[in-house]
Amino acid sequence: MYHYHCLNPIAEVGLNRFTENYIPVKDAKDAQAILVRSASMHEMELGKELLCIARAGAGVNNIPLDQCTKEGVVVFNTPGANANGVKELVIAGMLLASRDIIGGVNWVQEKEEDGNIAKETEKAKKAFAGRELDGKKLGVIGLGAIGVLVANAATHLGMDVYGYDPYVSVDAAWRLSRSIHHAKTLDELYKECDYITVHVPALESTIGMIDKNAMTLMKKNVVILNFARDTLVNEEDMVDALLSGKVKNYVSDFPTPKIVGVKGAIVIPHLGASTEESEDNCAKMAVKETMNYIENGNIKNSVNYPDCDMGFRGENSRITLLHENKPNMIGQFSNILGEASMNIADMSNKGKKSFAYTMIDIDSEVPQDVIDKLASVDGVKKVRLLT
Ligand SMILES: NC(=O)C1=CN([C@@H]2O[C@H](COP(=O)(O)OP(=O)(O)OC[C@H]3O[C@@H](n4cnc5c(N)ncnc54)[C@H](O)[C@@H]3O)[C@@H](O)[C@H]2O)C=CC1
Ligand SMILES: O=C(O)C(=O)COP(=O)(O)O
Repeated sequence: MYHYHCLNPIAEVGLNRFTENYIPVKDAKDAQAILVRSASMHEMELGKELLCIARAGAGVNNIPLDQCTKEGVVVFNTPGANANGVKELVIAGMLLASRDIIGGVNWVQEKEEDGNIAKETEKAKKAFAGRELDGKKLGVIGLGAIGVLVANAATHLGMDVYGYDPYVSVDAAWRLSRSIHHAKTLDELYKECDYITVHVPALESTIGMIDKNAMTLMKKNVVILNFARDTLVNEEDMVDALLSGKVKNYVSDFPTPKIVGVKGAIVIPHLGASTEESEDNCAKMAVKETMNYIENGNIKNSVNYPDCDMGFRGENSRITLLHENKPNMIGQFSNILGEASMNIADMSNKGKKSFAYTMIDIDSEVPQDVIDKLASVDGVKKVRLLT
């Protein structure tokens, strides 16, 4: 039996894919697998049994990644599973910033009791007039799962799109419409665009990237959209830019005390991925990754350990080792197995930065003392025997 715990509500359609071998537990400390959306895990103590955390979503800044890696806990996310949900809300965000839909609807609501509403509308509507997206320039920073969808969709709205991503994957580059201009620098994108949308993860290198210096380079009346993370934008600088009129609107999916209520800020309560479809997709993928890791040891879509897949375990005993990526680890593992007269039927080893993962199929039973010896090798973080 395996124990899992959900730190946030996870869509039923995903949880229903757990077989009867998986039982939900009340306390995260008793779980081998944790499923989470945006709940912060930074202050949490990780349980001794914990094997993996599946983030049903993209951003993993709520998870203590370094600690997980050191403790041999594999962290998964669900790449692309909520990208369409976010794309659609970004398009809505651009429209909300271009047409005063919110102001207009609020005005109508206030006139609920007004018998003259039809007549008054025709006089009042000029206060809510806007501009069109067609022909405007959109800059997309970060061309991953979401950025590519936003960029491509915007071309269909008649926008002239500039994309910036120095680390773009080959896969994403293939999906990108050929009509999108390749911005080689952020400065170029900042200077050209009427709308700028950010779709990068919150990393040391990206936190605070939209600051006074960046906004100084932008056009007056620019619209900035942030459906990635609040920390990417220096909010004090943003408040100044909104109040001075440099930035026309800041559309953000992240309410914070500094930005809520500031003139020109259109703030949404983190709804990017809150659609039935995205929630279902994320939950299904998170559960699949969890079961595949727990039962077969396969790693797919991990953010802290390398992907490594040896298929279904079948009849063999499978040993999996999470370890530091340094010389002679495999040599030591095979010596221990050789000394115990164990025959390696199949094996795979993959590295990711300072850490690595080794899977070894053995065509006989593996005694506990062999596992203990493997676990005592310097640099090994976690050993599992799957039988
Ligand atoms: N509002 C919401 O509900 C949601 C927000 N997000 C946020 O959006 C972010 C992006 O999501 P996805 O597109 O799914 O992730 P992704 O991993 O597919 O794409 C991220 C892209 O950013 C690029 N990148 C990294 N550093 C960069 C830099 N300094 N400059 C330019 N590009 C850079 C990467 O090369 C990659 O192509 C997530 O990390 C998350 O924080 C994601 C899903 C839902
Ligand atoms: O996937 C992400 O990065 C998101 O921001 C979505 O968060 P959520 O799952 O809606 O709490």
